[in-house]
Amino acid sequence: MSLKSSDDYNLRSMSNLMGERRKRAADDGERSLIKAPSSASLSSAGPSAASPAPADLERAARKQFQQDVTPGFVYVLAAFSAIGGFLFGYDTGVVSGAMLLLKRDMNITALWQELLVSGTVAAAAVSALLGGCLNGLFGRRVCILTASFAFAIGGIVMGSAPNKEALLVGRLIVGLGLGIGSMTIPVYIAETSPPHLRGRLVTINTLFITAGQFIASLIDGAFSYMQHGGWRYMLGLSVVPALLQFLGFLFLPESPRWLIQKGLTQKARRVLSQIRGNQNIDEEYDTIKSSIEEEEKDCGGEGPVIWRMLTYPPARRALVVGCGLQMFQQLSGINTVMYYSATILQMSGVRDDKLAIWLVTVTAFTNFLFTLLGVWLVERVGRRRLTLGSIFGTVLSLCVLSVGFLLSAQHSPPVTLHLTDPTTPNSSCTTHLSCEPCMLDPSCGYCYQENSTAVFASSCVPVNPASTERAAWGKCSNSTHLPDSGIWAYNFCPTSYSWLVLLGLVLYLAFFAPGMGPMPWTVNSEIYPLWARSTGNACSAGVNWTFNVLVSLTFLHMAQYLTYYGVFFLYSSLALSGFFFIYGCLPETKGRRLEEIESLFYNRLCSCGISDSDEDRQVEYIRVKGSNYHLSDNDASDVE
Ligand SMILES: O[C@H]1[C@H](O)[C@@H](O)[C@H](O)[C@@H](O)[C@H]1O
Repeated sequence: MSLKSSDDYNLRSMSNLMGERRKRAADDGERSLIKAPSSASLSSAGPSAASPAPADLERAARKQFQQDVTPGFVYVLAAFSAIGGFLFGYDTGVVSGAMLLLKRDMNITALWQELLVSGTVAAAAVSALLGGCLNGLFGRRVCILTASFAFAIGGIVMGSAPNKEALLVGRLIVGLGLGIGSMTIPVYIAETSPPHLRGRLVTINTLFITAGQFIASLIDGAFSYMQHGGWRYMLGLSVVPALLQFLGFLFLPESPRWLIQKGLTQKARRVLSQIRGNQNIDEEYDTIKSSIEEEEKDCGGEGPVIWRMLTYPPARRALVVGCGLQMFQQLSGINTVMYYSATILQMSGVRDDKLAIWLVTVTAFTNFLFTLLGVWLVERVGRRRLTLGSIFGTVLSLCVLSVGFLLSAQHSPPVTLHLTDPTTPNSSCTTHLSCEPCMLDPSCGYCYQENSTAVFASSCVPVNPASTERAAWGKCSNSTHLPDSGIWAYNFCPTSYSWLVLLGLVLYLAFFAPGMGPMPWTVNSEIYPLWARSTGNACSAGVNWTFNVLVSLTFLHMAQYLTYYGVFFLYSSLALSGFFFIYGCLPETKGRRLEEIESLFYNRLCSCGISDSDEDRQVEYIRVKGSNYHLSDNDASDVE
């Protein structure tokens, strides 16, 4: 039997929690057979190493335990909650396609476009922070109901908006839902799941985020052919999942941990037995209750929760880790890749706009697919290793992207025709000598012709103010492509290194999506003690949204100053600092009860890397009808 497989064991406890456990076991009159597994027992324990009776008992115990702890209701709760993740992904993903149509229908300015896109994310940042108080006061269920209500109302307002102002109101309402939902849902799932499934179920929420982004890209593709009003369907369709979640949550229960914290103990017991099926809930109930009582004694006295968190070292350390993870997730540039993948794909040789829109679907699907890999891996390799491996690969693939852009820039085709138009004599476009600086200047585009080997008759000309799809004048100013008209490259340059950029993009998603995508949400739902959980998640979700808006809004401006390869190199360096941060500071939380996790932050911050082999110091046990039975050793002689 190997310790590596999550199916082989169920509950684990760190050695520094053993005293408490043994005491509780003794108090309960349980037979406790807990001990730290020696390396010998780890390697040799197996059906042949154990005597038949304990081996049988082990198998039966495991089976019994797993049947007991995973009633279907837990999955129902997780699925209804994760609809919120879907809405998160859908509402952030759909807007880029909707904007293309809105520009045509409402003729909105660049400022309004930015307001409509970033207004939602900024509102989400604010409401995520407020969501902490709401969660503490009204509970997780009310917050999820509020979020889905906001999504539904926002969807209706957007779908029927008569003008851009109404549209902005709708986007802001959706933003409110996004902030509250994104911080509450992982907490709710974590608090209702059994420890051995918690990571997987919270990660499913991120899977739903990426599914939402994927479906949004499909809807964008499908409605992009509609001449008028396609954006109404794109933005309004989110009403359907929002209503589904709202109706579902009218019947779903509150988190038992929140109920116990509020003193609603009878109700908490009822909910706990409902979500644990036929399992005996006494031990779990007692553990939650006593840890809440202990927490209330230890947690740094009076004052607002955020102040108590900052002055109580374990909670402060958890907050630094949680916010740091969310910050590095965004600084690794995921949303630049998600929002600008059409441009990146165009650089890799896809000229047709419609095709580029459809290929965004491929990017979103890759993100989804590799997040699925994360769901599979999280309970197998643990949060820490998954995140470390993921961010390391992210650093490397960002380097590949950067080198791809660098080579493309170095071999950027020159401007051979220096044309000036009398109507725009002072245009900066005339000063650019090759495609690269021309492409980086938002007011210009590169117009060229090509044969099978080279680019010729190329010029840098101003973009048409009404549409970036054509030039203001000259060969590329016609939307209909005549045989001798030029090829219009706005935001990209023809290059023969496109394959390297494409390789970088695929590698990036393959590494980012299983770990850095979901783990910041998963870890944040686990690391705070109950009294600090709402506030901790509110802060970290606020950090996520704030950096989301910062990174995505600055991308084009930064590309202008640093060039594309410079920006991706910057993201890669930021991700590398994230790697060191995670290596030093992120402890493994896999398989532990939420109540045990606080003890991982008792040591000074960033001491995790020193004791990386955390797994070796763990003990494992399962509860068998009133007994704690150690899976790999039935010898009680080591118990002090
Ligand atoms: O975890 C998610 C996920 O990775 C998404 O793809 C991304 O758009 C979000 O910003 C992030 O928080």
